[in-house]
Amino acid sequence: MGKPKPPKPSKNQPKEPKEPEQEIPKWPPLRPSPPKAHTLSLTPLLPSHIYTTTGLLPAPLCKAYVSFLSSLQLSTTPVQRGKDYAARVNDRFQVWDPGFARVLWEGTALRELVLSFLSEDGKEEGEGGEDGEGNMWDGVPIGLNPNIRVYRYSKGQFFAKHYDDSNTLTLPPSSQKFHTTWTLLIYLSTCTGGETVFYPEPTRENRSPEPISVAPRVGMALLHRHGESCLLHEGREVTGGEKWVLRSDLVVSR
Ligand SMILES: O=C(O)CCC(=O)C(=O)O
Ligand SMILES: [Fe+2]
Repeated sequence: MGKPKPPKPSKNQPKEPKEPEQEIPKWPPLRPSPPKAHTLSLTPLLPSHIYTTTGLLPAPLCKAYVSFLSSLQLSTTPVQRGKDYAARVNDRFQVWDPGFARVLWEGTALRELVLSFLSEDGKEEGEGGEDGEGNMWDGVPIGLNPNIRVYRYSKGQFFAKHYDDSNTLTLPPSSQKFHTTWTLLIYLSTCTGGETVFYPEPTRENRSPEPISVAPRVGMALLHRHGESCLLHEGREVTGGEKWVLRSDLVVSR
């Protein structure tokens, strides 16, 4: 299946002790309303691997969210190094919230942008088989992972190089198994430093590909493929301001 990969330095699925179930926050409404899909686009930075959308969320909405999220109890991740850990230094909050995952999927342009972009090579929507086989989302996109994560990086904080795993999940009451195939990052602030940087693997045609760097911009979304095809990536150290990120994943059925 996949091409051989160099040894992975770490994964970002640390086997953390199970935290007590987090109370669902009263997320502020999406106001002002996020722009409609026809005014936006998914821009390929590396086709089939990395896409960004500028202005998925309006800046005042992001500001309201940052202010709200600042009131939540965030926990600082310790520096951990080892086989199963990515050194990850940020303040984070994590909650299982299917309702908010739906709000982000349906209340923004994400759903439409993703569904209208089933293949990077310009194939028509729906191509790639009913079961989504062969399309770049690796299945039929059905929504976002209810496992919502919030990151705050202050000056000096970072997320060391790692790969993101694909996960299998069920969405009760159905017992059907779904899969996460792409990571979603929504930047809620603009900061200095803090770039999300990807390291494409060398190919025969390009033996030393340039890293691809994405500077956080308020309201911008980034989607990158994870699991088997995940590129090595990191969140560089923040050197000024705060970097706020909403993290989820694209969920597909197969
Ligand atoms: O914050 C970033 O720029 C990267 C975050 C990340 O890699 C992750 O959540 O797995
Ligand atoms: Fe990651």
